[in-house]
Amino acid sequence: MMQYFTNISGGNVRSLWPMGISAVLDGIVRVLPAALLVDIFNTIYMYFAEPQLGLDTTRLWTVSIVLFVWMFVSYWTFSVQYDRSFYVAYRQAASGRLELAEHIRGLSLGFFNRRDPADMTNMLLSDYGQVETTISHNVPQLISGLILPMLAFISLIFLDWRMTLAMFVALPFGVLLLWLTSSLQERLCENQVKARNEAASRLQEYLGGIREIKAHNVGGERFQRLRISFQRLKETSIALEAIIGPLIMGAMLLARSGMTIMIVVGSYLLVGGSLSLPTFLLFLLVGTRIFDPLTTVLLNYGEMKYSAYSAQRIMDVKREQPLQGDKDINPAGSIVFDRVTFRYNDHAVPALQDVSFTIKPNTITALVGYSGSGKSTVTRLISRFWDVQQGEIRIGGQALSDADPERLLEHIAIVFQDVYLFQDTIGNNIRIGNMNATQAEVEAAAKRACCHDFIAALPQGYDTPVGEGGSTLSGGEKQRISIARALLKDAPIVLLDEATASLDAENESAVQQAINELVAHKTVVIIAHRLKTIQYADHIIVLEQGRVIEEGTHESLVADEGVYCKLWGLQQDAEGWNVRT
Ligand SMILES: Nc1ncnc2c1ncn2[C@@H]1O[C@H](COP(=O)(O)OP(=O)(O)OP(=O)(O)O)[C@@H](O)[C@H]1O
Repeated sequence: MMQYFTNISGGNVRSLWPMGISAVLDGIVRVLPAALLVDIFNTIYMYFAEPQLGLDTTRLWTVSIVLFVWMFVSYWTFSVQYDRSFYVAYRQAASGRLELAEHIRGLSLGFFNRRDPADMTNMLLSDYGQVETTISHNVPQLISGLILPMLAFISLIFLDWRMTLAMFVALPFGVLLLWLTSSLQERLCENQVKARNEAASRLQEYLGGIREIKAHNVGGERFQRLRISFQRLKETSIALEAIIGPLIMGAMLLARSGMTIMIVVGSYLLVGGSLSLPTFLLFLLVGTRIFDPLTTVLLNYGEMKYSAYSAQRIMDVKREQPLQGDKDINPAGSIVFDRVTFRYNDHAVPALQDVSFTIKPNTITALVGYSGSGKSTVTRLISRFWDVQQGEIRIGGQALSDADPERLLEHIAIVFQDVYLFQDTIGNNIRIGNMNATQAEVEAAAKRACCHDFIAALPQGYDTPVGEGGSTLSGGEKQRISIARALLKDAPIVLLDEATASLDAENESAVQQAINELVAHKTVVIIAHRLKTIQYADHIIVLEQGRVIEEGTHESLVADEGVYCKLWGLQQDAEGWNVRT
């Protein structure tokens, strides 16, 4: 139970306290009229039983006034409880989502390798929505539904232990039924959530890949995958309802049968003369007051079980350790790979194996090699998107494993080959390089990146909105915008996945010119796909299957007549040859 509250409160159980207290208070206030009504009944009953004593009107008036005041008190306790519940629920849903998104940002990219993006979206939207409903509705009902029977049991047992036992005798069997089947229920919830995520992933894949689906005419096959995932979602949802529903109904019937048992026992004792009518009546009234919230708790049980699984999923992500480290690096120093071995997650084959090299400050170093040789991995490790398993990477003498990941990235500008533009204006997409940049600075960066002219020619200029991922721009235009971003950032280290190979001649020369602007007086690591663009690099590192096989300048490597020389020859022979293919 404690684990449940820990999970749904996002690890902050104390935040539930005000809501819990107000729920208990509200519950107690709600049960009070039962006792007062019994008192009124008792007063009238006494008048008929012993008319010579007369009707105790003072008592009737007092109780009526208390009942009148009670109306206001109950309104107040209910509104406090309502307020508290929704406050905690919305705080949890809004700031909890943001906290989780912020936490995720601090995780290594290895985490994203293991998780499906649709699963994460579901978690941030559906799972939090589920937890929000639980906190605002189910938890207050759960608290009053559990506390009230306990309080009632403790106070009624002194009044008449036989009636109290009769009232509660069946309740443990209802609880036992739910407890014994709890692992089955958890499995059903888990299956349903997995099927829901799978369906969301397939849908995302279908919509995201609609261009490829049309181009390759594979709609039928992809649609079949989508259909199967929705079929599975339907099956798991039906199984969930079909099994949990009867279990809850069974538990509810068992719990409520306590009322029937109590009435039978009460009638027997009443006839036998060992129970007074007012006491019997009190038990009847309190019984209905207690079993109603308890029934609501049981009705909500399935939903709570489901939200427990949602909360568990959120907590699992929260428990993922972000990258540690608080040291700053000296970006003016060398970048050193010292016997680095790295594998992605649990891959058997390392992406980099015993790799050592030094990149001197303010030089251009090119990484060359066939596709899959580990070039991009080197740049990802310099950015500390992952931590290495063996060896060490140092920048300016500081090991990256102790470096503050956020401060490290302040010193690095990265231009990816597959540029991602946000669904925002072109100006704001460039401004990502420096959120404080003025419009003049944005335009200056765009001019240096050779993209000002095409942006200015657009009807809304820098305020032109870009489709998600940059879908409304050409590959070369996106490349230049991302170079403008990097120029605006003006970081001392530049990591560049050079992508001129896929561009037409005009775009290629514009992008090349932009790159030349970007790399001046910086420590640059460039992933070279066309060797002619890096022949003047200060240092060239040739990778093959995750190992460094050659190093040197263009001239020395050509003279060595090794792999680089072979690649150079091939590219010379066939202009347009792409090393990656
Ligand atoms: N996110 C990832 N998860 C698992 N394996 C990966 C991941 N990224 C790359 N790899 C694997 O690591 C190896 C090196 O990949 P890397 O992307 O560094 O090569 P590359 O030389 O940059 O290739 P390319 O020129 O095609 O971009 C490859 O075998 C690749 O399949």
